[in-house]
Amino acid sequence: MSDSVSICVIGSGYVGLVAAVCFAEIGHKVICVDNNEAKIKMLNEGGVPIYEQHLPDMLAKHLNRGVEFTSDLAYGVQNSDAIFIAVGTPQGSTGSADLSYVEAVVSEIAHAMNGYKVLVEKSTVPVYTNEWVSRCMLRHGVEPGEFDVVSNPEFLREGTAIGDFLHPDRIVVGANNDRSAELLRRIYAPLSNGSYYTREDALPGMLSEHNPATLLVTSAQSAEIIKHASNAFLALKISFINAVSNLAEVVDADIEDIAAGMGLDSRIGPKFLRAGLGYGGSCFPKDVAAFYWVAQQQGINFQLLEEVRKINANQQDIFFNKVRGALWTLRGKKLAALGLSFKGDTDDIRESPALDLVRKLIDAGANVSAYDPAAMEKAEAILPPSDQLSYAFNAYEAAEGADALLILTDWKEFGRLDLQRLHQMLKFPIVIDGRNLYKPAHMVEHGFTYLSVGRPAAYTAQQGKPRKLVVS
Ligand SMILES: NC(=O)C1=CN([C@@H]2O[C@H](COP(=O)(O)OP(=O)(O)OC[C@H]3O[C@@H](n4cnc5c(N)ncnc54)[C@H](O)[C@@H]3O)[C@@H](O)[C@H]2O)C=CC1
Ligand SMILES: O=C(O)[C@H]1O[C@H](OP(=O)(O)OP(=O)(O)OC[C@H]2O[C@@H](n3ccc(=O)[nH]c3=O)[C@H](O)[C@@H]2O)[C@H](O)[C@@H](O)[C@@H]1O
Repeated sequence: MSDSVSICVIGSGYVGLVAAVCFAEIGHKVICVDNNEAKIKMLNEGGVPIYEQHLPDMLAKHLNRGVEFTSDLAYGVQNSDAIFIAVGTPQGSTGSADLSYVEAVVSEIAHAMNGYKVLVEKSTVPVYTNEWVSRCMLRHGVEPGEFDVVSNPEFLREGTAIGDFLHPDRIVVGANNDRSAELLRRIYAPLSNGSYYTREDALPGMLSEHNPATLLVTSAQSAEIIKHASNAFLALKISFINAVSNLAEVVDADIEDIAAGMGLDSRIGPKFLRAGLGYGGSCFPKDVAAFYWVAQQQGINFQLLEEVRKINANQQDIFFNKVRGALWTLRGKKLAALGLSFKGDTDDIRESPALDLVRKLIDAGANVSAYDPAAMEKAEAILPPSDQLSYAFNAYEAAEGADALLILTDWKEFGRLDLQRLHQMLKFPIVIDGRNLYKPAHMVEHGFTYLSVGRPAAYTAQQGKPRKLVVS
């Protein structure tokens, strides 16, 4: 580990925590800082604040060896050469990113400086943030030669975050001079020259197609735009397939076949073509809005992004109407809802389409029995149990006596339900699947009426196919 770098990561959320343990994993010395004292205490006691595969093992491996946790920002800054800023950049009231957390951290860093440091934007930020960070440092009295600002956007996904960080397709370094770019090259060398992958204790089984990762050095502005443009493009792909799914459904075509047929073209690729309830999570909705705002500020009308957002919002309404169309009226109906997190393999409920739907169903008078393998604690904190909402211990308990079962999140276990048992539990064998986890013919064979996204509805003989209903 001769080329170990002293790193401070500010923020111990998804990105900060994963970055901190992964930097330790590739041989660096890391101090992770958070102003949430309770979180730091929990981490120092061996607790894991988020549900993320491999994170508990990585924390156990590196706690107090490669990584230490503290709420003392000055200590972290003064003992590091590179300072990664990984605090939240939530959506502000105009759609723009709220950079107040970043600004607060930068002014604290300025007051703690004790020699040359590289400040690294790990948070997702709008173009020109690097200039604002520099300006803020200078305003707080730091000399120009004492620091550089680099943009190093993060592309990890929740649920596969550790694998994504250690085996990325690419590492983007937006630096406006060689000195700072060189430090980032040193930090990422084990991933970009492949030496990490050949180590005996390297995390196995998650090698990306790009191994070792490509390290791309650009200007800071370009790197900032690469991040926003990448998220916006992925959101666009999802909205595109969702728009096609609505057409497919009307003409009795099958969106799964259509996506497969499109994805076989290597120029299109099969990923991010899963139709469903629309994208959610803490990033796509806010980043699409922020990127639209960035363009607007520069006098560019990026209307396409507004359409991406509208299609996404519409997708949920379409599903809601499908539920209503299948059940006639909702008031007093009991619905089993499987899934609360914004996607499978995470307990994150931020901007979750599943949770939004549960809310809408309750508002429409339905009684919901919900189940999620990981997100119930977080969901209960903002949607407490009530006359109309209960939380079940498993999918079958949720289904007991329900008029229909709704699949709202793509947890793998929801695609492997015991269909015979489920059939016995439900009052009516109706499954409305917002994630296309089953084949329609298979569901009909098991006696279910099965409605999904972008595929012909499948009805059993007993249930009969109703005429197309117009739902207002
Ligand atoms: N969540 C994700 O999967 C990804 C997020 N990003 C970006 O990374 C950034 C962080 O996102 P998350 O990790 O999800 O955020 P988060 O909200 O989970 O975590 C942010 C952390 O920063 C801490 N913090 C806030 N102000 C602080 C201060 N003054 N000093 C010390 N700590 C402070 C908070 O206590 C919190 O623990 C955002 O810009 C996001 O867009 C980028 C890629 C993936
Ligand atoms: O900037 C970020 O925070 C991150 O945002 C996304 O990662 P994440 O939000 O964790 O989750 P995704 O797997 O991208 O899913 C986002 C949403 O899109 C939905 N989705 C995804 C793929 C798909 O084909 N269809 C679809 O509806 C998911 O259900 C989910 O609601 C990006 O994939 C990451 O590269 C990026 O770093």
